[in-house]
Amino acid sequence: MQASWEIFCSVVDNYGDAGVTWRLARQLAAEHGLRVRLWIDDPAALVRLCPEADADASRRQAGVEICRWPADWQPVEPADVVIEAFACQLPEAHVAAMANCGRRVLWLNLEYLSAEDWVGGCHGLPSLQPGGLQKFFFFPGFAENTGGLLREHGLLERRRAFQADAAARAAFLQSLGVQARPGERLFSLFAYENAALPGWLDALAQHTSPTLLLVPEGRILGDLQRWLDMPALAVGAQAQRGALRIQVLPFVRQDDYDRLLWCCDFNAVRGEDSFLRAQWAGRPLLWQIYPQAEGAHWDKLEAFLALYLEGLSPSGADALQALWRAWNAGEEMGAAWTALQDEWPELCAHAERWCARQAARPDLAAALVQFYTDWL
Ligand SMILES: Cc1cn([C@H]2C[C@H](O)[C@@H](COP(=O)(O)OP(=O)(O)O[C@H]3O[C@@H](C)[C@H](O)[C@@H](O)[C@H]3O)O2)c(=O)[nH]c1=O
Repeated sequence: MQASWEIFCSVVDNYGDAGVTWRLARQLAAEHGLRVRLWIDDPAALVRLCPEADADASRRQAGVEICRWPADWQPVEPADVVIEAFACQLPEAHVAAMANCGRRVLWLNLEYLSAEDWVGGCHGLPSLQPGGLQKFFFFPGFAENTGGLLREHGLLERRRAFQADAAARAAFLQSLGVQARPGERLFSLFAYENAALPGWLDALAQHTSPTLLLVPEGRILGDLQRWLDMPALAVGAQAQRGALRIQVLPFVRQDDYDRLLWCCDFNAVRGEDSFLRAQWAGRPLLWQIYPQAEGAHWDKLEAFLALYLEGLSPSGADALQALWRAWNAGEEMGAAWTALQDEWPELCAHAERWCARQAARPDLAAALVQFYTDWL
């Protein structure tokens, strides 16, 4: 009988917690044939990513048993592997059940993704627990000594086939009500509120070639609306300013968001999961990191830049890091954006190279399964 796994997800805010755990749960079930249960305290977040996931009933979706994590915990038999995502606090009664169920239960704390150096040193370390339980830290990451990155089997092949198929791309865009005009560059924008947005939009509007910017509905719409000087923006809203055309899209299901990224020549993304998906899209990207207290996120941003810029020409690296820093500092983007245009072909080739390099490593789900096998 295959091992059973359960993942606990507490939704802090936004969609990243649900997005990462849902992706991992699906992959463990689909690719490793495991029995997987996902506990989530705010199923509404999951429903945005997978509209079929019922917010109230406990039901199976994509081979995963989805359960509301109730505030008033009722005892259940623990799985063989229990993952607490992002250091969420497991119910005390469940921890006791894990210690007393008469089997060895592996307890993993799956951490947030970071490119920082120290991550490799902490990946796989035990965290001593009373009652004989064995708990370990599991760190996703970009370096050899980390737990790797979430990447489904065959993802890059599917992505490349889609990108090579103009009819499939047009049909997908059409399903979202998007019709690109000849010669338009396609960009996507998924971001938190950002004071740097007007500067970037000005630069796009003044550019010599046309751009269609696709914006799934979300937190950036307020800034966009102010720049456009339009009343509240709803799904389907369109506007043109100079060379820039803008269209507001619905928030699409997670798999369709991948396709949107694959259609675009450039993707502005945020947080953790969309950031990674934009890397797998093999196209240049702009990352808005999740802001943390006391600017702790800047170390993470710089750590990623240090890795990602490796192998780029000095001018390409300068242009990209200037743009990312301005975007995250809420500063003027015009000069950095202009400088980036000269580096465009190199940045495109680099994005594919980076993607291939990262995809050569074992993925996170495979690394988790291997960790369990080694522990047994
Ligand atoms: C725009 C869009 C996104 N998505 C998905 C992609 C991702 O799975 C998810 C967004 O997650 P992220 O990109 O990680 O960004 P986020 O800002 O929503 O989540 C964040 O939450 C914080 C609590 C964490 O600390 C951050 O690290 C980060 O994960 O939404 C769709 O499914 N459809 C869409 O239309």
